[in-house]
Amino acid sequence: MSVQSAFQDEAARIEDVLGQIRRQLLAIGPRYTGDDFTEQMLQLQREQRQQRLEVAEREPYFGRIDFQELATPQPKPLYIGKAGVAHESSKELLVVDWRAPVASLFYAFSGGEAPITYESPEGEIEGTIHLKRNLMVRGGVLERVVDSYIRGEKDESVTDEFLLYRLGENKDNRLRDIVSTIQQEQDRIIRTEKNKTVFIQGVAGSGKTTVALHRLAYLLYRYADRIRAERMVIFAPNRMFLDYISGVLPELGVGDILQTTYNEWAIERLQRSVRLDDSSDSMAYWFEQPRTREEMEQASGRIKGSTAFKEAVDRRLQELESTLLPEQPFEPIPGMTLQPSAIQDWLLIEDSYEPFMKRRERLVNRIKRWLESEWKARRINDRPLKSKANARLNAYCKKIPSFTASQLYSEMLSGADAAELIPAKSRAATVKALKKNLAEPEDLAPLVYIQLRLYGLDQPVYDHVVIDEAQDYSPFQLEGLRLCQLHSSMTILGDLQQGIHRYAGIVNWTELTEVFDAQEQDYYELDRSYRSTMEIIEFANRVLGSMGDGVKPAVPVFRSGEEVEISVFDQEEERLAEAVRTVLDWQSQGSYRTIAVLARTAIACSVLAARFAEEGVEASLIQSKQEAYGGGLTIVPAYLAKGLEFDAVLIADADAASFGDNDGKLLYVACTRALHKLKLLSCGPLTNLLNAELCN
Ligand SMILES: Nc1ncnc2c1ncn2[C@@H]1O[C@H](COP(=O)(O)OP(=O)(O)OP(=O)(O)O)[C@@H](O)[C@H]1O
Repeated sequence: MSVQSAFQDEAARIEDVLGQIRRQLLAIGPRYTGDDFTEQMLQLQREQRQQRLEVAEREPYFGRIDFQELATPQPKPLYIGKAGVAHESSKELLVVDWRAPVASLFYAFSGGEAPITYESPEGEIEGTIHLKRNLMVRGGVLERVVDSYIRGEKDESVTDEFLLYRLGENKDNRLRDIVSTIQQEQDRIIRTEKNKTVFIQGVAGSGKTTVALHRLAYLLYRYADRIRAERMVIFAPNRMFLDYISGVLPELGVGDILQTTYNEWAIERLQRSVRLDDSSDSMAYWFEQPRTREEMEQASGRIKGSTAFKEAVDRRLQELESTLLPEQPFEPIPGMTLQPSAIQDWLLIEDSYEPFMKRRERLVNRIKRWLESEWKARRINDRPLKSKANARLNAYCKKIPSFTASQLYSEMLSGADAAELIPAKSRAATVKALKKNLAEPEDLAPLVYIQLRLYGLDQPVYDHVVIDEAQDYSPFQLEGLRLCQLHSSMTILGDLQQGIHRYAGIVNWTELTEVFDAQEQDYYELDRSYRSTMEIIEFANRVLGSMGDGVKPAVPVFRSGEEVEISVFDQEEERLAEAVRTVLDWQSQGSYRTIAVLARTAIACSVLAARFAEEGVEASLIQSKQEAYGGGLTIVPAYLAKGLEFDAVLIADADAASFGDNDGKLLYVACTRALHKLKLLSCGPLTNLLNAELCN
């Protein structure tokens, strides 16, 4: 078939399918607003169907795969889209949802005539692929048809022209879905079964965040009868990042998933009994002044987040367990005695997995009931006697220890176990702050863990947990999150090479993988970077390489762009003028939708922002508590840009004074934010991280 007639056939089919979708949308009818519960449920289902059809109306499908099952006479075309659509009368599938088992063929197929299989609910299905086709539909009109495989005609591995086209586009202020171009290695992760903890170590721009969001959409589809969006949670580093990723899930037809930061979530779990100490901005402490590697690795946050510290907390909780059983008998009036052995019997038949304070509460109630039954059995009605006995009861129950999380943590910090791990000064400061209900971020993991062990979870357990930028998490944080699930079902993603928060995070993944049972986890590595051009990736790889051995370079996709530029100036004034000139030049070209000027510190960013304002150039200056990211021209400290991406990036202070020898990861993060264009400026000598070779 000629290319032209293939295009015409596909265009005609698109029209047919769009007609179907529009008719089905019209048939949904008016919204029900009454009080009938059944009708309300039906209305909810209609709304969900309407949302799916609206998604399909924007772009009915993006791919076609012709698959011939073994023992069938003909290949069957399958059209893959964001939402499945069936014919209104025949119920034949016009569009297959990208998450359906058969759609995995579209992503897993990489050329060749060999048989291929997919896992259907009925078991493994084997067959052969006859055609793999990408279709681009915009505003209901078919714009492009690209065949990446035709059986018998081409026998080369699939070259993804479509992917390169998508990657070459400019970005706005939101991350977007990638359903039409999910790569084989990403698809494998997305479709991993539910009851696993999936670790993803991926280089910058390898699609970790995107993959995790698609995995949520996949899980909700695949396990629709078992899991619910309201029982899923995504942890991201800050509010601005959450704003940046907020468009992906709705576009995939997913709503209601809690998206939060660890600190906010932890404060909620502690029922707001503590607040974060605003006066100590830990980011400013670690990033506004040069800090040594030793300072970072010996920081109290690393100790408080460690498994050793968690074990010390466990020992204290274990001790507490043993105090639940009173040593003395309870004698409310002479001759009426409850022996510890009887209390022990009650405790033995109880569920010992219940949190301590719940068991304590139950025990106190049990003792009260025992007293009531004794009164009845002995027919005692003497009021003064009873009130005396009640006073004894209260005194007796008070002796059974009772703690808030904050009290137990403070008590523990004052004990010998903690003294072995944490310096006295730091412990004293924490105890003092806790008296005023103030905590540092590093105290939240122990506090939440103690809270959960003492009181249990104050909400339904989570069906799935996603942790982005997990290299900045501690084992202790994960231990707490594990207590919020029945089975560990988590997606934990990050990049050690971007581990700039070493004062709180991990140095290697085993620190986190050890938290989970080896059988219950999968570990994946993503090496291909999709964000940046080859030139930018190769440049960033050399920055990483300057840090010595053990680094894993990112593998670029074959997308070539402009060379990375470096300009060195003697005078500060010249550097600032060049920064403004560069941005104005980029803006006048009109080829970039998002531009970022990055600098090492917030102070350096303020200087730049003032200069841009003087020159009348509108820019938004990002600060650490920023809630939203608006796109356009942004000035942002490198450490706050992690996770974000921009069409063009100017690193305004790549000099030795700003980026010291320990700042390789930070500079790597900064460089890898750029999609198409990267330029670096320095006043005085360039940072050593950009070695002589780069300056040529
Ligand atoms: N298969 C793909 N098809 C098209 N674009 C992709 C694909 N995978 C990733 N991308 C794009 O690459 C960019 C980087 O993705 P993402 O932010 O998810 O990566 P990341 O690994 O989380 O990056 P970082 O660690 O640097 O924050 C995004 O623009 C995303 O749309």
